[in-house]
Parts: sequence; C-alpha cells; structure tokens
Amino acid sequence: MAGRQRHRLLLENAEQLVLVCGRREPYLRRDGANRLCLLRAASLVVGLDGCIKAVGQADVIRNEFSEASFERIIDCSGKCVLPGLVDAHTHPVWAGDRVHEFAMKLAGASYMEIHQAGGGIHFTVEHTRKATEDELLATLRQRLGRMLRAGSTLVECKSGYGLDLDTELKMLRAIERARRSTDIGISSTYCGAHAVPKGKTATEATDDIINNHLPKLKELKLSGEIHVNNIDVFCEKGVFDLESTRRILQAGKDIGLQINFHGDELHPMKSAELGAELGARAISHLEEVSDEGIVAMARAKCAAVLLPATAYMLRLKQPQARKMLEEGVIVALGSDFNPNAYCFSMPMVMHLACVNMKMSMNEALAAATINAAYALGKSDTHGSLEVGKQGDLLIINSSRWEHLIYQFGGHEALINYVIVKGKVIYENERCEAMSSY
Ligand SMILES: N=CN[C@@H](CCC(=O)O)C(=O)O
Ligand SMILES: [Zn+2]
Repeated sequence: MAGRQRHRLLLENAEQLVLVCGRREPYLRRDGANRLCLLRAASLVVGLDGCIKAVGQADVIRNEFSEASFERIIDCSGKCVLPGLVDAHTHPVWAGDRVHEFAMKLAGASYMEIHQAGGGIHFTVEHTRKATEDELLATLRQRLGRMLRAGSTLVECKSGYGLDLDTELKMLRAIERARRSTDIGISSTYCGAHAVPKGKTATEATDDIINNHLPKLKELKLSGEIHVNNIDVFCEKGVFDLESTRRILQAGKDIGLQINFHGDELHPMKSAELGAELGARAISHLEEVSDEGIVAMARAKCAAVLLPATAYMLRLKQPQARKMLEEGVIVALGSDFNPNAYCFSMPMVMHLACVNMKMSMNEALAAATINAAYALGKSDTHGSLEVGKQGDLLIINSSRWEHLIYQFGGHEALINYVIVKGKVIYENERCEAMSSY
C-alpha cells in the first residue's frame, strides 16, 4: 500500500498505456522492437520528484493508492498514454529564412549544388553570425515549443551554423539558456564541423576545432557554464573526409563528449565503419551506408538515427531500415529539423518511416522513444513508462495509440496533453472529441 503520501499526478484508467518496454531494456532491437509492452485499462502515478512511481492495472493502482492524494488526476478513459517522444536529431538554432531554396530544389537543384554555390549551410551561417544570442534564444524557444506540442519531450539540439568559435559558443549558450528555462529536455551537441567555413581548407578547419574550439569547450564544461553532451561532424564528400572526421571525433571523445555524427548521407564514406571503430553512440542519415557498415554498427551497439523527413524532402534514396533491423542495429528516429528540412513533428516522422522505410508502427514508436533515448545516452531515465523513469508522457484522444502514426499530420488534434516530469506543459484546447476510429 502506498499510504497517505502525496503525489504529483494520477493518470487513471487509460484504454491503452503503452510502456514500450518493461524490463529496463536500454534499447529494443530485432523482434524486441516489434513487440511493445502495452497495458489495457491501466493507470500511472508520478511522484513529487517528477518520476514514475507506479504503472499497472487501474483497479490495482486504485487499491494501492486509495489513501494517497494527488496534485492532479486526469481521467484517461477512452484515451491512450504513451511516453513523451524523443527527437534524436535537430538543428533548431539559426537565423535567416531558406524558403527560397525549397523552390530551387523543387526546380531540380540538388542539396550539394546549393551548398557548393554558397547557399545552404553557408547562407544560414552568414545570418546566424549576425544574430544576437537573445534573438537566437527567442526563435529557439518558439521552435522547441512547437516540438513539444507535437509530442517531443526530449530533443537533441545541435550548434553548427557558426563554424567560428565565437558563434558556435553563442549557439551553445542559447541552447544552455533554453535548457535551463524551458520544460522540454535537451541533449546538447557541438557541431562546429558542420561545414568547412569559407576561406579555410578542411584541414585548417579541423586544426582550428581541435586546437581552439575543443579546449575552450572543455574549460566551459568544467566550469559548468555550458553543458555539452555530444560531438558531431558532417562526414561527407566535399565537407569533412573520413580522416578529418576521425581526428575531430576522437578529440571530442577525449574531452568526454559522446560521438553522434552525420554520416553516409549523400555518398558512401565508410562513416558507419568509422563510428563503430571509435565507439560512437549514434550515426545519423546512413542513406548510403555499406553492408559492412551495418554489421559493424550492430556489433558496436551504435544507434542508427534515421531521418525520414530529410530523405523525403531531398528525394534521397531511403536508408535500408529493414536490413538494419534484421542485422540487429538499434534503429532510432529524428526530425532533423533545420532550415533545409522544416519538420517539427515526430508523429509525421514515424509515419514516413513506416511508409517510406517499411518500418512497422511498433518499430517506429520504439525508434522514437527508447531507441532515440539510447542514441542520446539517456535510456536509463527516458523513452519508456517504467517505475523510476522521468514522468514524460503524452495523452492522445484515441482508444488506439497507432492513430498517432496513422493520422498523417493529425497529431495537432490528437495530442490532448503533453506532460513533463508529471506536470502538464500543454493542454490542447483544440483536441476534438473523437471516437476510436
Ligand atoms: N546534412 C547536414 N546537415 C543537415 C542540413 C543542414 C542544413 O542544410 O542547414 C542535415 O542533417 O540534414
Ligand atoms: Zn542534421
């Protein structure tokens, strides 16, 4: 019996309570990702510390907590409860509108043609360098708000539109201020090797990062001024080659950052093989990964962060999600929100992963929860509804959770509540009363 204790939240009698997993699995792969843990007619309790205290059948929880009191009780009859979604790859700090490039791409220009002509990342760098930290913070907060309302409660956020030390630090400071002042969880990534800055060779840029950027980051990390979790490089033909990528990632690892980088997107680079060798936590994109790279990633437990919105918008070859899943790779998902791929919505990303990458809905949800949390090194606290984990939750106004994926773009009406650490952060006024279909 839980006694007369006070708790933060009781979610009562959900039609479906999707735990995702229930045995503290750090990730789900192969069949595990296809067999999610789910309870019917179930309830969940979040304590005053923001962590989950109990999950189980509604009548059992009712009995156990009959004398307890709650700051808030939500009747979830006819609704589904899921873990907050985890977005394992975003670039949300930038200035300068690139809608004109979307028109160029629709007219036939490729991503690299625009980049090499000085647009793309270079365009965003120019505008981001001119923006103040407060301006960057203001747009970042708006974007994080939109992610949250689309169901993401933990997001990875990259720098990478400064390339010079001052602007990279300005971006990381904006991320740090957002982390301290918003409800959404943030994993922060230094991505100073997102492009080779104009006027420098790739080798000069690599040396600058290793000799100047990383030592400064180490100092700021130690003083507690900025918390950076991951290091990223855009390993691509015409950007950073395999050798420069190796040098930067190793130097980042040496100062305690998790390796989490862009690889094998537009050309086969052997990024997957390199990531496996360096002990990378995750590699993103992987449209052009080799068969050997897939095997190496599975063996090294290096997560594949697939980005269906980008593959869709750039009309790239789809990454081989099925092959990765069959080989035992830990498959995660990210929105890749950036000025080139303007998508905030993990429900839409899951839908694209199912339709274009042939993932099942269970696999897509595992990829957008526990596996995305693993890709950020946070699956001990996030990504499933298990006792002891953070109480980050979604309530959707439907009696079957799959509607979150099935209704393409429908999340705006489906997501009823977004909850972080047991506190309702977003209550959707527009959530329509819906039947189960
Ligand atoms: N591919 C490299 N980086 C981003 C695009 C960044 C941009 O074009 O601004 C991506 O992941 O898609
Ligand atoms: Zn990216």
